[in-house]
Amino acid sequence: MSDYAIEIKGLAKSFPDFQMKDLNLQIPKGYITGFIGPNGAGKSTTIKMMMSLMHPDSGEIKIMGQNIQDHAEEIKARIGFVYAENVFYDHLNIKETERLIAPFYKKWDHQKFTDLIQSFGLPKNKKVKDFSTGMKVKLSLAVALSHHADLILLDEPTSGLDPIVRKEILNILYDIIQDESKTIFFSSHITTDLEQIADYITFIYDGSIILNEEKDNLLQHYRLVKGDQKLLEHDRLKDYLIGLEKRDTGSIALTKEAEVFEEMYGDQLVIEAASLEDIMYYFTKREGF
Ligand SMILES: Nc1ncnc2c1ncn2[C@@H]1O[C@H](COP(=O)(O)OP(=O)(O)OP(=O)(O)O)[C@@H](O)[C@H]1O
Repeated sequence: MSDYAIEIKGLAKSFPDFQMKDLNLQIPKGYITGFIGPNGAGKSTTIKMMMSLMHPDSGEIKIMGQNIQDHAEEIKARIGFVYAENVFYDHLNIKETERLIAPFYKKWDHQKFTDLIQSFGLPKNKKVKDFSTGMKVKLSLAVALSHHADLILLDEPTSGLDPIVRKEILNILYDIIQDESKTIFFSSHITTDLEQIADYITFIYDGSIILNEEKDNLLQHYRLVKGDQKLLEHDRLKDYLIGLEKRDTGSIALTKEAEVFEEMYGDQLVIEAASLEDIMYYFTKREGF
């Protein structure tokens, strides 16, 4: 059996103003992977293709070892899809929603759903249209967990949520992943959320995967170097810079080779930890993109 929850090979999809040419990606089972990238990078397009809601021009997507094109219904039953927009019927309350959706799932667990609704503090009699965005995300998560999804795919679930509800959602995700048979793939602009809970980070830009690594590795290896522009742009060092930014007070760049700068200039430069947001920002400023 494959150790990967998601395996993508040679995926291509073109729109008039966007091209994904040869996307390859492997997402390990049993972990939380954060999917980051600026607006229009291709996150939703990738997730929609994983859910078979959009067809690729070419390439292959395997979920839990099975090809999505050939086994769409079977695979979708194993995926819990969560996104901030409402996926349920507005005019129904939770009980009516359950009655409507449960028959679609072979493994529906009524007791689990009831327990989750209770523990997420969701109102039983309110219609979904009167739910806050946070409540809708919690309802989607309750549904995903009640049909025993192995893979939870979340497309921007925390956007538009206040910090308290975001924290609650992150705690729920963290609890889910304690069951090592589950995998979470989570797209977000809110890189601090991913810094808190992701084990791996996949970074997409302009339809291509730029990074796909353990989060701790990324945060350990990438550093910001700050200092005089002439020092940073030294011919021997230029290739080590990722996205140089010139400011009046000096220049800043990202690097994976901070020790080279340190050896050459010592304390003439300031070397600092980079956040996921810094990593994303400086990669998108890199020349050649
Ligand atoms: N159905 C479509 N028809 C035409 N262009 C599309 C369609 N869907 C997506 N696109 C284009 O593909 C590109 C990638 O869009 P996508 O929604 O995947 O980005 P994203 O990374 O999810 O961005 P955001 O963070 O803003 O949601 C964008 O340029 C978008 O305009």
